[in-house]
Amino acid sequence: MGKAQKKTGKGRLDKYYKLAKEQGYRARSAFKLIQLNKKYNVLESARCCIDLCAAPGGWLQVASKYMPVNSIIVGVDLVPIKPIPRVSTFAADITTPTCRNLIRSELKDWKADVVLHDGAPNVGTAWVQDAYSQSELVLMSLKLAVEFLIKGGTFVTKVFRSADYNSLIWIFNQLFGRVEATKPPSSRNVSAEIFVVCREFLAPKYIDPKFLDPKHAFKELSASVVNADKENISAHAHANVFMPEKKRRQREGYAEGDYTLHRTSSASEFIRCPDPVAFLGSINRIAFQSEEDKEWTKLAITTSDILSNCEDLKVLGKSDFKALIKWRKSLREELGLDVKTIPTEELTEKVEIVDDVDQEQAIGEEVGRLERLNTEAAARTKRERRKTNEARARTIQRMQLQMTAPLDIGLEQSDANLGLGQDDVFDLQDTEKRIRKGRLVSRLVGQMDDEHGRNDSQPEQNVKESDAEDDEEGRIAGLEADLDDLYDAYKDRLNERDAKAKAREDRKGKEKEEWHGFGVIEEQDGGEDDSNSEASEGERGWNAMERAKLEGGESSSSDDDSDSDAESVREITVKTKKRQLGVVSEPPAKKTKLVSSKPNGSSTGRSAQIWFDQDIFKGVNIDDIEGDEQESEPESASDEENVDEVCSTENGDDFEVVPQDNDDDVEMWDVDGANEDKLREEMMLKHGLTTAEAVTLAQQLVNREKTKSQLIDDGFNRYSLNSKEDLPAWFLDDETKHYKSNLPVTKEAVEILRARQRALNARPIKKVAEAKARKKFKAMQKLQKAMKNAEGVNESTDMSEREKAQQIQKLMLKGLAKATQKKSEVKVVVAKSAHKGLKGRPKGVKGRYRMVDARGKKELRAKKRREKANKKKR
Ligand SMILES: C[S@@+](CC[C@H](N)C(=O)[O-])C[C@H]1O[C@@H](n2cnc3c(N)ncnc32)[C@H](O)[C@@H]1O
Repeated sequence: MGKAQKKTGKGRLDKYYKLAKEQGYRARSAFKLIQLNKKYNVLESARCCIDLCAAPGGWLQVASKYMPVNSIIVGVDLVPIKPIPRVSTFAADITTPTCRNLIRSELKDWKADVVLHDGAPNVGTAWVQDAYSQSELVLMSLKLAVEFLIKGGTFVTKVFRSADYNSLIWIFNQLFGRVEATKPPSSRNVSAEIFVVCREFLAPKYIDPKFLDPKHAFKELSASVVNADKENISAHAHANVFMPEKKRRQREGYAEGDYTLHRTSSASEFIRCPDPVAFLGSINRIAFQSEEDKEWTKLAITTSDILSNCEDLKVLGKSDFKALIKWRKSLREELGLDVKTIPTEELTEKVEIVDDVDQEQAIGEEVGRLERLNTEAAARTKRERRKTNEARARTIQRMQLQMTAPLDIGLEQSDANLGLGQDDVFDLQDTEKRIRKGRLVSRLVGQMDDEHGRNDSQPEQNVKESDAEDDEEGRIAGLEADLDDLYDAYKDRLNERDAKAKAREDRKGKEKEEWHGFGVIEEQDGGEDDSNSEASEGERGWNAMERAKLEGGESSSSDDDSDSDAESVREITVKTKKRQLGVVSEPPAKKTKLVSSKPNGSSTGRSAQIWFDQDIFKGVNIDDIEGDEQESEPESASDEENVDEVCSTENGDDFEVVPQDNDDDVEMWDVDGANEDKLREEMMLKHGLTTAEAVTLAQQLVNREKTKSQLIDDGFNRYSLNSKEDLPAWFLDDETKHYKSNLPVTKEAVEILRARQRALNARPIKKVAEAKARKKFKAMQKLQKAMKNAEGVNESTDMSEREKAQQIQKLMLKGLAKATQKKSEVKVVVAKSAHKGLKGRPKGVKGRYRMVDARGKKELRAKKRREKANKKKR
C-alpha cells in the first residue's frame, strides 16, 4: 500500500508538478491525459477535439502535441484560457446553451473525434455554477459530447465515486460501445476522482432527453440508498473518533458534492449538532469565525489545548476527542442548551459512620504505606552493603593480581581496607589537609618528644589529644608511604611489561631538559650569566640573581666573550640543563644539605627568592614578611641555622644559590653535566634541531625577532614558579607529562621538519639500496666480460674486418641482453594422478620450475593475491 500523499503544502509539489514545470505544461493534470492517451490511444487518430472545462489549458497542450497537425482543437472554460498555438478557446459555462452555440460556430459542420471533460465544480466560491454537482456537470458534458461526437468517437470524463456513479456508468453504457473506468498514476491517491473512457460512440438517432436530465438520471437514487449512505458515513465518523489511529478507506464512495478530503465547520455547528461524535469524525477543523464563536474562545473552559485541538481533528487521539466533547457539554450547559448535571457525590448525604470507616481505612492505608517504606529502606540498605562488600572484594582481588593503579589503590584502600570511611574517598581536599596536618603534627610530636624530659609539666589532656592525633597522622603518613611504594611497584611492573617504557624513562631525563624558559632554570639552580650584551636592560630577577652570584664569588663563565644572542642563549640553555640534570641525578652531600635547608620552601622557594631579589624589593626583609609563618614552624629555625652555616653571606643576603659557589659544587655540576652537554651537542650536530619549537626559537634568534632579555622574560611563566615540594611522585610524573608551557611554533618551522622527514622517507631503505647496487654490479660484470671477449675477437688475425665487426656486435648484444636480463619466472607445477611421485622434469614444462602439491599451489596463489591487495592499499 502506497503512502498517503499530502494534498496540502509541499505534498502538492510532487513529481508530476515538477515534471509539468520542466516540460512547460500549465497544469500537472496534463499527465493524466498523457497517461490516459498512452493506454487508449485516443489522440493520435483524432482530427477534431473539444475540451470542456479546459482552463488553464494543460489538456489542450497535450492534445495539440499528440494530435495530428492541422487538427481542430477547441477549449472551453468558465475562465479565459491563455492562447495556445493551433487551439481555439473561449470562456463559457458548459451548462448553458451559449456554450453549445459557440462550439457549434467554431466547428461549423465538423464532428469531434474526441470530447474531453476534466471539469470540477468550483466548490467554495460564490459562482453560480457551484450549484452543479460533479455528477450534474458530467451529465452536462455528456449532453454536449453526444451532440458533437462523431459515430465511433471517444468521450473522456472525470467522475467522483459518489452515489451517482453507477447511474452515470449505466447511461454511458447505453451510448457507447465500450466504457472503462481508470485512475491514471498521476491522479493523487487522496483524490476521489476517477476517469471514465467511453469509446465507440453509438450515435443513436434518438436519445431520450431523460437520460441527460439530472432529475431523471439520478432519480433512481432512492431514499433507502440515501439513508444507507448516511448511516455508513455516520458509522465511519463514529469510528474516526473512537479509533482515531485506524485509517479507513471510502470504499462506498464519497457523499454527494463531497470531493474534498478537508472539511472545516464552525464551532457553533459543533455545539449545536445532535451527534457530536459523528460530527467530529466527519470534519478536519473547527473554526471560530462568527462573533459568537469568537466570544467562546474567551471563556475559561476554552483552553489553549481545546483551541489547538480544533485546528486539526485528524491528528487527535481519543483523549483529545473526549476533551472536546466535555468542552461542548460545558458550553451547552453555559448556553442553557443542556441541563446542568450535579455530581452525585454532592447530592449524597454524608453519614457519620461512613466517615469513621474512611478514617479507619485511611489509617490502615497509612500503616501499610509505612510498612512498605520500611521494607524498601531495608532492602536499599542491604543492597548498598552488598555493593560495598563486592567493591572491597574486587579491590582485594585486583591488588592480589597487581592490577590496581596506585591512585586507585589509594582511594579504594582508604575506603575498603583502611576504614577511613566514605568521606576520605570523596573529600580529597580534606584528605590533603589531613596529610599536611599529619606531617606538621608528626614533626611537632617529634620535637615534643625531644623536649619531653624538659617539659614534664605539660597537661595530660594535651598529651592524650596529641596521641590521638599522632595515631591518625601516623596512619595517614603510612598511607602516603604505602602509596609511594605502590607507585614505585607500579612503575617497575610497567617497565617490565613494556619495553618501550624503559626507553621512555631514559628519555624522561632528557625531557626534563626541555626548554621551559629561564624561570625553570632559575628555579632549579639559579643559572649563570654568560652574556653582557643585555646587561643594560635593567636588573630584573635574572640579572639580580646573576649579580648575587658574582658577588658571592662564583667564577664567571668563559662565555663572557660571546656577543651573539643566539649563541649565548643556546649555551645558557645547555649549561642550565646540565645543572638540572645535576639536580635530578644523585646530589652530593652538600647539595642535599642545601636543598634541605629550605624544607618548607613552598612559599619561599628559590624562584620566589629570585623574584624578591629584584631592586623593587630592596630594603624589604622577606624574612619579616614570612616571619609569622616561620615562627609557627619551629623546625624551620634550625634549618635556617644550617643554611646560615652553609651560606657565606657577606651582605646578609640569604640567597640560597650562594653555597653553590663552593668549589666542590662547581666540580659536581661540571662532572654531571659535561657528558650530557657534549652528548646533546653531538646529537644536535648530527641530526640538527628536531622539534618545531627549537626550530622556531632558532629562527627567531637568527632573524633577531627575539632578544635574550625577551627570552628571559618569557621564562617567567606560571609553569616556572610552581613549587614541587611536598608533592607525591605520581603527581609530579603526571605533571611533567601535561603541565608545561606551549612554546610558540611557526608554520615554516613545522614545514622545515616535515620536509626533512619527507626527504628521509623518500630514501630507500638500506637493504633495497644494497640489492640495487648488487644488481648493477653484476650487470657491469657481464658487460665487462662481453667487452673482454670482443677485445679477443678484435685481436684475432684470422678474421676479416667485417667478420670481426659482426662478431663483436653479436657479443656485445649478447652481453647487453645478459646484463639487462630479468630472472625468468619459476613455474609452479603440480603433479597430478599418474605423474605423482615421478622424478625429473615434467613433460611440456620449459624453463625453471618447482614441483608442489595442490595445497601448496593454492597457498602460493593466496599469498600472491594478498600481496597484490596490500600493494594496492598502499
Ligand atoms: C481541474 S480544472 C481543469 C484542468 C484542465 N483539464 C487542465 O489540464 O488545465 C477544472 C476546470 O473546470 C472548470 N469548470 C467548472 N465548472 C465549469 C462550468 N460549469 N463550465 C465551464 N468550466 C467549468 C473550472 O473553471 C476549472 O478551470
